[in-house]
Amino acid sequence: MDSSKACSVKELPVGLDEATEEEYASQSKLLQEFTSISSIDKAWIFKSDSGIGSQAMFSISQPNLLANKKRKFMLSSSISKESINNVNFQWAPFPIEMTGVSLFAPSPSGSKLLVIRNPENESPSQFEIWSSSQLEKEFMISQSVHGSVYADGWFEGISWNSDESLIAYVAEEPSPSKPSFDDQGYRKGAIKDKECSSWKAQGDWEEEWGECYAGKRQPALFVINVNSGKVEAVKGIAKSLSVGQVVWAPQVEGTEQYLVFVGWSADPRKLGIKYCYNRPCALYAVKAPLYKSEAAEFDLKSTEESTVVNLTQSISSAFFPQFSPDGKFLMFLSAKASVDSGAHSATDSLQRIDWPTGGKLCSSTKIIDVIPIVNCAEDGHLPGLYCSSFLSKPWLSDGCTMILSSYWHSCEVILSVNVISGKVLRISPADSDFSWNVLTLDGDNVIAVCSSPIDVPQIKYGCLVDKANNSTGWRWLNVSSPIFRCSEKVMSLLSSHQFSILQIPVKDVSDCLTKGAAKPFEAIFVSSKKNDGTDPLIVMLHGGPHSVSLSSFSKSSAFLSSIGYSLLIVNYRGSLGFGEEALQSLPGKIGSQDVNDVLTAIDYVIEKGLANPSKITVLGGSHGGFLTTHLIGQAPDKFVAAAVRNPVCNLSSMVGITDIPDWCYVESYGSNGKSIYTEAPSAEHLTHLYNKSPISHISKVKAPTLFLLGAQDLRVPVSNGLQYSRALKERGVETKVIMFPNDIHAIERPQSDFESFLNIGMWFKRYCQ
Ligand SMILES: CC(=O)N[C@@H](C)C(=O)N[C@@H](C)C(=O)O
Repeated sequence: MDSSKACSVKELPVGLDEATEEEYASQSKLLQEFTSISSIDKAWIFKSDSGIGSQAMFSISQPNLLANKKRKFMLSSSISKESINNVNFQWAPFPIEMTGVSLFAPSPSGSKLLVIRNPENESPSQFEIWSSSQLEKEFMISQSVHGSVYADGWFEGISWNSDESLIAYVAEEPSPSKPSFDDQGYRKGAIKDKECSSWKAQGDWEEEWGECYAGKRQPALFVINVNSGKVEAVKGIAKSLSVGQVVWAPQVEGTEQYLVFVGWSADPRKLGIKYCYNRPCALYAVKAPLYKSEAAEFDLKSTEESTVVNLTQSISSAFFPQFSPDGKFLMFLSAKASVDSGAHSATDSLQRIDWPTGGKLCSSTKIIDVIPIVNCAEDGHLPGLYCSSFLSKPWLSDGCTMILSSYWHSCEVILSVNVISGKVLRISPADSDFSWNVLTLDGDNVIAVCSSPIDVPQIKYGCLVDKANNSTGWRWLNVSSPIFRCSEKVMSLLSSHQFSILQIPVKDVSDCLTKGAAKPFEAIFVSSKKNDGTDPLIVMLHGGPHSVSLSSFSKSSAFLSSIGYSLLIVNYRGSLGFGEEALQSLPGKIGSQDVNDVLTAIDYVIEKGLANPSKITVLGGSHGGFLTTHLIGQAPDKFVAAAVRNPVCNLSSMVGITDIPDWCYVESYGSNGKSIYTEAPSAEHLTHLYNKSPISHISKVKAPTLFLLGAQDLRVPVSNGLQYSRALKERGVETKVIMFPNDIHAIERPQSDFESFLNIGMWFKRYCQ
C-alpha cells in the first residue's frame, strides 16, 4: 500500500464523523472558554496594623484540563472604604499558586497562618506555621500518628485556641495493624511496611462512610502544639464515633479547656453520608489533652481517660458548632427534620445553647430553637433555613448577629440572624433574582458574590446603612475584580440572553395535599433575548431529590444556553428552599409527583409560547437522571433526546449495592420507608421498588439517550445506567455511553466534566435540527 495515501486517510475519533467534526471543534473551543472561568472558594479578612482599612485573601480555583486537576491559588486585596457609596479594592498584581495545599487556617489574631499539605501516598502530613514574613515552623506528622487531615468540608475541622499555641483538627486514624506472615507462618508483633521477606494480610474490613470516602479511615481528633510540633490524639471518645467540625470552647480561668465536636455514630452501621443530612449526629464536649506544665511552657500530656459529654441528647442532629465572640452562646445547625423523617436533606433549624459560665457542662443543657423549622411560610416570609455552611467568623460587632447564606426558593440569599431574639432579615436585595453568597465579613460589612444563570459572579460589598437601628438598610456596592474575567466571546453570548424565575401552579390540587404542597413551585427559564419560541429547549433536572437548582452562574448551563438552547431548570416539589411541607410531599411519590411537576412546567412554557414542542430534550443526573428516564418512558412523544449522568434507573437493583439503601425505601415508600428499611429486602419490597423505577417503563422509550457514567460511583453504581442503556439498545433505541473510569458520583474531574457537557451539546444538536 502506498504509504502517502495511508497517511492522508483521516482518522476520526470514535463517535465523530466528518459532518460533526467542525461542530465538535467549535463547541469544544467555546466550552474551554467557559471552563477557564475561575471561582472563589473562600475568603478571609485581616485587619491592617495601622487599623485603617483591611486586607482580604481570596482562595480561588480554576480547572486545569491538561493536568485534570483543580488549579488553586490565592489573590489578596487591600480594602479601603472611601465613603458610604464607595469602597476601593486594591488587588495584588498576581495571584500565588497554592496547588498541593490541602488546608489553610489563619489564627484568630491573623498573625499566624497554618498551612497543611496532605501526602498523596504514605508519606507524612506537612504542617507549616507562617508569620507575616516567613515560615516559622514546619512539622512532618508521620502516618503512625495519623493519616491525612480531613479537608472534605464535612468532617473537616481546624481550630486555633485563644492564645494561638494549640490547634485542634480532624485527621484519619492511623492504620490498624494487620496480621503478617513470613516463611515461618504468622509473625507475632508488628512489622515495618517495607520488609521484603514478609507479607501482610488484609485484616478485618472497616466500614466507610460511602460515596467520596472510599479508602478513608475513621476521622479522629488531634491537637498539635505549634511550638513543639507534638501531636496528641484526644482520648476518651468511643470507637464507634466518627468525629468532625471541632472548635475550642471558651477558656474559663482556672478550669480545664474543652473541645466541642460533632460525633456520628457507626451503630448499627455506616451508611453513605455525602449529601445525606439524615445521619444522626450530636455535639460533644471533651477535655483537651493539653495543659500548661509547671515549667510554664506548653507541653503535651495525656489526660487520664476524660469523659465525653453529649451536649445535644434531646435532638437527633447537631452540627456546625460556633461560639459567639463572648463565649456565651454555642450556636449550631440541626437537620432534625431530615433525621426524623429519613429524607436525605430537609429544612434546617438554628439552635442555641447558653454556655455555662463556670465551665460546668451537663448533658441536659437546654436547647433553644432560634430559627425553627418552617412548614409553610406566608408569601414574602422566610421559607425555612437551608444552610450548607457557616463562616468561620460569622458575627457582626454587636456579638449577637450572625450572617449566613440560605436558599430562598430558587435563589440563595444572605440573612442576618439575631441569635437572642431570633429576628431574621434578608439582607441581600429582596428584589434581586440573582443568587447571593456571603464570603466573609469585614467588620460590620459583608463581602459577597452574586451571580445569575447569565451573569458571571461579581463581588459585592454590603454596608449596614442604619447601624443604630440595625434595620433593613443594607447598601450593596460594586467591587471590580480580576477574578471572574472571561473572554469577549463569552461576555457577548451571555449578554444576548435573559432569564426569569417562573411560578408554576400545581396541577390537580387535591384535599389530601398539605398547604405547602399545593403552592406553586418554580422553574428558572433561560433563553436568548430574541427567543420567539422556536429555539430548542433543554429541561434540566437536579438530583437529590431534596436539593435545588439555584439562580446562580453555572458554567455548563451557560455553555448550553450559549450554543442555542433555552433552558427550563425545574425546582419540582421536594426541592430545598420551599418549606418543609412542600419538601415532604415527595417521598413516596417519586416517579409520579416529580414527573408530573416537570410535565406541568413544560406545558407552561409551551402555552406561553416560550418553547418549541417539537424540540424538547431533557437532562439530569442521579435522581435528576431518574426523572429524565421516567419522563422518556412516561411521556415518550414529548422528548426528542435525553442525556443522563449516573442515573437511578432501577431501584430494585440499586438497593442492594448503593451506599444509601435507606434512601431507596424512604423515597419510594414515603414516611414509613424509614421503619420498613432492611438490609434484606423481601420479594414484595423488590417488586415495589421495581414498579417505582424508570426501568418499568422501558418498553415505551423512543428518545435517543446519552449516558455519562462514573465507574467509581458508590451512590448509584454504574450498573444502573448500564443495564438501562443495554435494555434501550436491545429495543432498538439509539444510545451512547461514555464511561469515566476514575470518576465517582459527581463526574466533576475537569476532563470528565468537559467531555460530558461537550457531548451533551453535540447529542442534543443532532436531534434538534
Ligand atoms: C441523596 C443522594 O445522593 N441521592 C442521589 C440519588 C442523588 O440524586 N444525588 C444528588 C445529590 C446528585 O445530584 O448527585
